[in-house]
This record gives sequence, structure tokens and C-alpha cells, in this order.
Amino acid sequence: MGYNLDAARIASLPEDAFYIADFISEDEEARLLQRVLSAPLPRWTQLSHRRLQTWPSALTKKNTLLSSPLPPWLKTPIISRFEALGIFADAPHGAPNHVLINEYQPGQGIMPHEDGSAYYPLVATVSLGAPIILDIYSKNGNSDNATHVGDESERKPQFRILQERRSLLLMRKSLYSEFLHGIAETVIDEDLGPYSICNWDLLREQEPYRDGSVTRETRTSLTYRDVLQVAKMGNTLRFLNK
Ligand SMILES: O=C(O)CCC(=O)C(=O)O
Ligand SMILES: [Fe+2]
Repeated sequence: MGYNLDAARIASLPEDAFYIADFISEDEEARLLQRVLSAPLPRWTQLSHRRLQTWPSALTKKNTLLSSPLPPWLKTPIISRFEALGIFADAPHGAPNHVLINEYQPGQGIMPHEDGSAYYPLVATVSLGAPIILDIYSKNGNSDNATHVGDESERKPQFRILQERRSLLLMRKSLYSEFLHGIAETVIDEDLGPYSICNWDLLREQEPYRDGSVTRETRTSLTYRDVLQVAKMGNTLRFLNK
């Protein structure tokens, strides 16, 4: 692939985050969006502030994945590129086995949260359709900018990552476990620039954000993870038959 992960490191973030602006081509983006949008309607879970697809299926109450392959369109070319970069090489299954697809309309977002212990602490996000800002908060509220510590609605992010369409963002280790991430429910992302956006130097294009803002459009993300506990379907069926 010719990618160099070291060059993709977001240097100002605690370990570990990497950003690759041109991870997929425009044609690949169009094909992925077409697949996402042609999924049967019951595939979507409508949440109050976004809608979501879960592949191959939702985890059980005990955070277990019932073993089932990801569909080919979610594997190629993305997972083969992960392999070329060695991205999930240290994960228990050596590759992601689970993908969440989130779609955000202008004004939609996701509350600050952590992805939790059901997964190996590595998330790989491919962005489609439009740029968006991912806000990173320290878990204990100890942000330099925190005006009202403890008041969620007033809390300011400690770091902001601009995710361009067709980009890959990797977050792992302490950034995965000791920070929260979220997307603001806004129709315009503001205060953008080299001092506020920690991956500014890694962007494909800085020009669209020169005036410091970007208007939201529909943005879709594919988040790849390795679920730690996997139950073989056969075992589950034998168990159910008992
Ligand atoms: O859409 C994104 O980039 C973030 C999604 C997310 O945080 C999640 O699915 O847990
Ligand atoms: Fe998340």
C-alpha cells in the first residue's frame, strides 16, 4: 500500500491515534455508500440522534458476538488494507470481526462515551460523505478548558479531530480507554484551524476550512472493532437445544 503508519501519527494526542486522509478512493467511497444505503430498512436502528447498522449482528447481553463473517463489501478493500498496515495484528482475532455504521444528518451527533471493554482497545473509523469533528474529552473532566467541571453540557473537548470523507482514523491504547469521544449535535462545525484541530497537518485539504467553519452534510462512518468474546454458532445451537 505504501502507507507509513508512523507518518500518520497525530503527534499532539496521547497514545495512540493515527490519521490517513486518503484511505479509500472516491469510487470506493461511492460503492460503500451505495451498499449502506441499499441495505434493507430493518437493518437500520433508528436512534433519537442518528441511525445505525450493526454488522454482522448486535452483541448479546453478555457482550458476545455470535460468530458470523462480515459481508464481503465491508471486508474488501478495507480489511485487506488494515492487514497490509498490520493494524489489527496484535488483536486477539488478528482482524476486525464487527462493524458499526453510523449515519449523522446535519444537527445530529453522538454523546461523549467510551466504546468499552467488549472490544479490543482499538477502533478504526472510515468516514464517508462529508467531514465531521470528533471531540475527545478526558474521562475525569480534567480538561485545561473545562469551565464547569462535571457539567456535561458545558464541558469542552480536550482535543478535536477533523475527519475528512475517505479518511481513516485509528484510536487505541490510552486514547481508547482513558478518554471519551463524541460528535456535537450541530449544523456547523466552528473554530477550525491549526491550533484547534490536532490533525490539521495531516488533512488532505486545509483550504475548505480556512474560514474556520464547515457546514454539516450527511456523514456516515464505518467503525471496525475486534469483539473479544465470540461464540461459535454451532456451540450456541447445541446449547439452545439442551
Ligand atoms: O461516527 C463516529 O466517528 C463515531 C462513532 C462512535 O463513536 C461509535 O460508534 O461508538
Ligand atoms: Fe464510540
